[in-house]
Parts: sequence; C-alpha cells; structure tokens
Amino acid sequence: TSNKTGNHFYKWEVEYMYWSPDGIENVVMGINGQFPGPTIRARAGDIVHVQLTNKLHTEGVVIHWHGIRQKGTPWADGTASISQCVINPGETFDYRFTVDRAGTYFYHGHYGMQRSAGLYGSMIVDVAEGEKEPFHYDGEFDLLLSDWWHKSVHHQEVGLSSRPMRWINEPQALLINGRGQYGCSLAAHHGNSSFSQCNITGHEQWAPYILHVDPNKTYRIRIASTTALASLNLAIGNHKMMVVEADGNYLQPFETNDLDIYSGESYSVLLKTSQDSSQNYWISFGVRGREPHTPQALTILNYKTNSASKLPLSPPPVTPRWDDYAHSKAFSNKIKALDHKSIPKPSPTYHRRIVLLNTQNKMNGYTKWSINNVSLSIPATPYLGSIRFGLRDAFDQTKPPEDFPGHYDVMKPPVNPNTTTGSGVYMLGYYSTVDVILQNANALTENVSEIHPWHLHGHDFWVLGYGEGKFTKSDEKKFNLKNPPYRNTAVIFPYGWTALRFVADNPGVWAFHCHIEPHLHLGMGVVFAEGVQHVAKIPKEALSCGLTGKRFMTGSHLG
Ligand SMILES: O=C1O[C@H]([C@@H](O)CO)C(O)=C1O
Repeated sequence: TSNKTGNHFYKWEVEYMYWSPDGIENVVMGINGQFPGPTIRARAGDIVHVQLTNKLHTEGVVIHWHGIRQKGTPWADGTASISQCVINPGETFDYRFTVDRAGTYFYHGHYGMQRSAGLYGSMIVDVAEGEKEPFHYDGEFDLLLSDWWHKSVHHQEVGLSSRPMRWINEPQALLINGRGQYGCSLAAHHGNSSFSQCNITGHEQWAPYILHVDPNKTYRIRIASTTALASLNLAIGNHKMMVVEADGNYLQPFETNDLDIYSGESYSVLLKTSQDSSQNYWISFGVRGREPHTPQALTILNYKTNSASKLPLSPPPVTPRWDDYAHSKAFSNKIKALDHKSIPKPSPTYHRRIVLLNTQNKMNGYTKWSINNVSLSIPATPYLGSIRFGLRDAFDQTKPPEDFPGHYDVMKPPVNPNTTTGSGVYMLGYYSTVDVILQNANALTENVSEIHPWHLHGHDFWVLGYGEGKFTKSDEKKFNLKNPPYRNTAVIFPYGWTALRFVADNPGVWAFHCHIEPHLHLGMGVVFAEGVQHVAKIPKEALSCGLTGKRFMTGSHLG
C-alpha cells in the first residue's frame, strides 16, 4: 500500500513453500506465498517500510536491499552479523529506509545461502514527482534473473563445508522472474535441442513470463541478476538494445546485440519494436565464464499483432562462447557514465589504496576463497553494534592486510595454498577517498581463473578500469577519470585486475564481497567501516544477539 506522502508499507512473511520454478516441484523460500517475492515500487525520496516476520521454523533470516545505500539507516542493510542480528523464527524486524535515487534494484536474503533458496524480488524506484528520466519509453518490463538447483541449499552448504569440498556444480535451470523449464525446451521445434517441446498451458508456475508489446514503440526492459553462480548474456532475436542504466545510474547510451550481466548487477535497455510485427522473437539468456551445463533461459517477445503461442521462425540467438572473454571485456569497456546531475564526478586522487588479491585456498583440507590470504569468517556479534560500542572481543582486532607479497605469481596456482580465517575490519577514514584494486589470480587448478563480480554495500564506486595480469602503479595512467561508470558491482576478469574508487561518506559497516553466493560462503569478502561513531539510534532488535545482546538489552534505542 502507498500514499501521497511517499511512504510505502509492506507486511511480509518469509516461509518455505512448495513451488515448481522449473517444472520440478521443490521447496523455495517465498514471501507472502509468492516466489519471487513481491515487487517494491516507489519514487526517489520515498520511505520504504517492510515489516518482516520470520515464519521459517528453524532458521534466522535477513533481507538486503541491493543498491540502496542506507544513508542514515545502516542497521537496515540486511547483512547477518554485519548490520544486524538475524531475525529469529517468529520474530519481526522493521526495515525502514529511504530510496534516494531512481533505478532498477532488487532485494535478497543475506544469511547463509538463502538467496540460492529463492529469497529475492525486484525493487523499482521511479524518478521523483516532476523529474524526468533522460530517455523516453512507452512501456516497461522487469526481468529478474536467477539460477536454480534441485539440491536444497542445506545440502549445498554441507557440500561446500565438507572435507573434501563437494562443489555445487552448475545449476539445473536459469529462471526469468522465477520461471524456467527443466527437461524440455520452448525451442525444441528448431531441432537443435535434445529436449522435447515443453507442454505448457500458460498457467503453470514455470510457464515463461512473456513480454507482450505493440509494434513501433520503445520499451524499457529492466534486467537484474540475483544468480547464485551464473554470469549471463542476454540477446533478443532480430533486435538491438540501447543500454541506458546500470545499478541505478544512467549511462551514455550505447547500442548492443547482446548484453553481459553478472550476479549483483542491474541494467535497463531500450528496445524498439520495429521488426516484422507478423512474427514473435526469442529472448534468451545463456551462461558466460563457466563451461555451461545449463540450457539457455528462454522467453518470447510477443508482438501483440500475433498470438503469444506462435513460436519464432528462427532459432534462439546463440550465446557467445563461454570463454570468449574478449567479447565480455569489449562490452564492459563500453560502459560509461552519463554526464548527469545525479552522478558525482570521480575524485581525481585517493587517500588510501587497498589491493585485494583473490585466491582459492586450502585450510586443513577444506576449500576456501581468501582475500590477501584471509578467508572471511564473520563473528556472532554484528559489527555495527560491536564497533559502535567498542566491544573489542567481538571480532579480530588485527588489521587485515592492505596488499599481498610482491613476488606472488597471479598466473600460477598458489605455491603455498594454506590460508587462515579472520574477521578483521578495514577501518576507513570518514570522508576519505579509497581506491580498491581487485586482483584476480589462478585458482587451485592450473590454467583456471574465474570471474568474480564484487558488490559493495552502502556506496557506489567509480569503475576506473580493467586490466590484464598483475596491477602495477603505472596502470594508473590508464584510469578513466572522465566518465567512469558509477555502480555497486564490478567484475574482475580471469587473471586480471579491476580498479575502483569510492568516498567513505556513509557511517556504518559495509560488506564488500564476491556476489557468487558459494564463494562468499567460502570466505570471499571483506568488511569496511567508516564514521561508525556518527551512527545514532540503532534499533535494539538489530543488536539483540551476541555481545551487544548481553550488554545492552535495556531501553528501546541505543546510541
Ligand atoms: O569455488 C569453486 O570451486 C569449484 C572448483 O574450483 C573446485 O571444484 C568452482 O568451479 C568454483 O567456482
């Protein structure tokens, strides 16, 4: 429900329920009986209030509002053990925050692997009353992408934390708005599929979400990826797309035949329905960056002049080869910020540069991912409370490393793969400008280096550039300080580096991590904190566990 004053109140219950996301009945984590959860729609400047009740029987829960910076409400960021205590079964937590900028966002679970369990939904923020988008469109669609496994997340988690690790492998299906098709294909009639044609009436939970369009119009298609693992590429048969938004920030529009989207990213593209209106066309998403074992996600662009069940004449667009990284890099390098009042210009200099080496490691036979040889292990007491109240026993007081040894060969598996775990925090100077160099490396297996999309909470960063091999100081000369994209998620390519810059201007404690959920689960993240002494009035429900729970559970607000 919403009213004219710009407040939106939602009462949500999270529970497991039977669902058939891909035609196979399974158990998903749903909200108010829906999967994916309800879409939040608000205007820039509005307040969103979600009163979340945990109806799970034996697990805590939290929800992260991905891309919302939570200025002044760091306790509402929804990160378990970082911004708040988990909401226990039967308990209710109030997420109340301002959506300060128009754009395409989503929300998802941020505890254990609850995102993989299906806890996610879309969040669309329109421009404030009287404001205009810098582009025109006649209608819009919203596509939330995910990947789906038939094994439960509990089963997946046990595998990841077993010795030896049992990897989750590739997903059984890719879902568009929670809908996919397992063991059959919408495009089987083209004869290039080993599957039979899907038998669908349109009423199934796994029936495709079809885009019905009028000819000769412009549509905005919002696309967000909350995949656990898969990097994806979108193409629409016979149509080009104009890319205009990424992660809630406007881009210099550019035309493309296909679009890469990594987990944690969102885009808007404009589509002109200018093709032969006596036909329908395929919309397809295929896997990038990992050898695909999952069929493309398919749905139909239906020109309303036809029946939606009329199948396209040509086969679905072919996804670029999974390891054609030149193709992906070319796409990433086309992304530039629009010169617009809503997007700050990059700071020309930095105060502190943190270099983060990403490696796959071993610890007593367990597989881990580490950053500068520390695998993140988050503590029982949420950092926001323990830092605010100086509870030094709550987490490691040693500073995590700023860099990695200069002799480390990023092109080879680690010579000594042993790692340690840690819960230390990068304490950032309030209002300082921070550079982060994400440095990729070879994984444990020779000749393997993977894609990692890194997501920052509480901020957007400027993506100053991408490069090959080991970053050196002279690579600075290649930084784009003119129109770097401003976003919250950026990819590192295999054996490469990505340079980011942001201003630590948001009091709170902020996760920065690989958005591949099993990688975060295996330790692939760090924690930043800034200006925590300026955080006031942390609701006590956010602190009712661990050492803050023991110390402060009196009164209604802390700070
Ligand atoms: O974390 C990962 O583990 C596997 C593999 O490296 C070991 O099975 C894989 O592909 C990952 O991304």
